[in-house]
Amino acid sequence: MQQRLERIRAALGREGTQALWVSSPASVRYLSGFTHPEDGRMLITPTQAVLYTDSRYTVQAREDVNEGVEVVIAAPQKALEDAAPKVEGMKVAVEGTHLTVSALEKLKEAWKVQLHPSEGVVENLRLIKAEDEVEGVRAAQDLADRVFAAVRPQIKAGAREVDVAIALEQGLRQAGATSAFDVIVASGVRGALPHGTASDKVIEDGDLVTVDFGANLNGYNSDMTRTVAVGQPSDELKRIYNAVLEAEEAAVQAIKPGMKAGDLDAVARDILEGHGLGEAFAHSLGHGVGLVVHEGPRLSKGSEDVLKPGMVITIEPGAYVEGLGGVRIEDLVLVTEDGYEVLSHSPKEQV
Ligand SMILES: CSCC[C@H](N)C(=O)N1CCC[C@H]1C(=O)O
Repeated sequence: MQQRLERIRAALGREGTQALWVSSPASVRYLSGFTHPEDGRMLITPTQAVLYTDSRYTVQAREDVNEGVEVVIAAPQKALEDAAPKVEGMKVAVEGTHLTVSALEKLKEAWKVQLHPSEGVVENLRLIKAEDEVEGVRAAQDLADRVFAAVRPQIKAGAREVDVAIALEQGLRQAGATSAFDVIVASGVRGALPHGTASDKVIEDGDLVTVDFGANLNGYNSDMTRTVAVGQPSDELKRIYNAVLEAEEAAVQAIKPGMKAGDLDAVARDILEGHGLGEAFAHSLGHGVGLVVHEGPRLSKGSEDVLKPGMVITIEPGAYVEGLGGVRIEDLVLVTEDGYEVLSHSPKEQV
């Protein structure tokens, strides 16, 4: 953990700043260990790492924080006042993509120092997971696989999409996790909605059902999609399913450290284009997963992000056809020194 702080300080030095005000919850958690980071802020200077939170967390914060992090219990305005002398005369980096305009105004008012909107100082460090982080994601995905196996028989004609979502959420809660995001259950024509969160639509015979969900366990997330066939889908839906499966498997097998994420996106996109489904693949191939469900690297068309060992990514091509339906198949994958390891183990449908 000390190493994380040292690496942040080195990154600040490279951009010519001396301190960092951390306001994004995932980064507060990453740097401090505090388990309620939405109610925390951090100040990192050359000699101090301070977690500011309020009196609701006096006990929790002290229990949670990593060695080398000091806890200061103070309401938000008092926290800024406490930090003011610590940053005097410094150029202070703030998280440009997370700090609200009003929070920035309050910092300016309280500190009278030069503020530098910085992008990705902590996120860049979070791209490559330490071993305990990989184990955190692996545990979340293992749990999600077990819950999916238990709920799979309930994905049948006559059930409502929302019943499937509730069963998944309940399974996650009973196993000690929470849902990483609103469960997507999109059946029949609703399959054309990439973010089709479960509705009260009844699943019908012949539907393909896209189920996309994740577990959040001890702060770390998983993310996986399976498309399930109920009864006998039409030949066109089967064709689309097999095209997406081919694209997904080819992209997973192509994962290599050192490659550009944009080139991996192209592997899946070229296959779907070859099947006349280029337009139907309406989003990017995937994203990184960790303390946040959507984090770097970006696996999108033309992405220059380079895959490195320790990155945890999704591979999730899809095809969406308005009025007909859709398919998405998604695996969670760890990039390793010599290739990859698939972390999601739920079986894929053969249609
Ligand atoms: C955080 S909700 C969506 C989770 C899902 N697995 C996902 O990341 N996507 C579904 C459509 C494409 C992709 C996205 O970019 O949102």
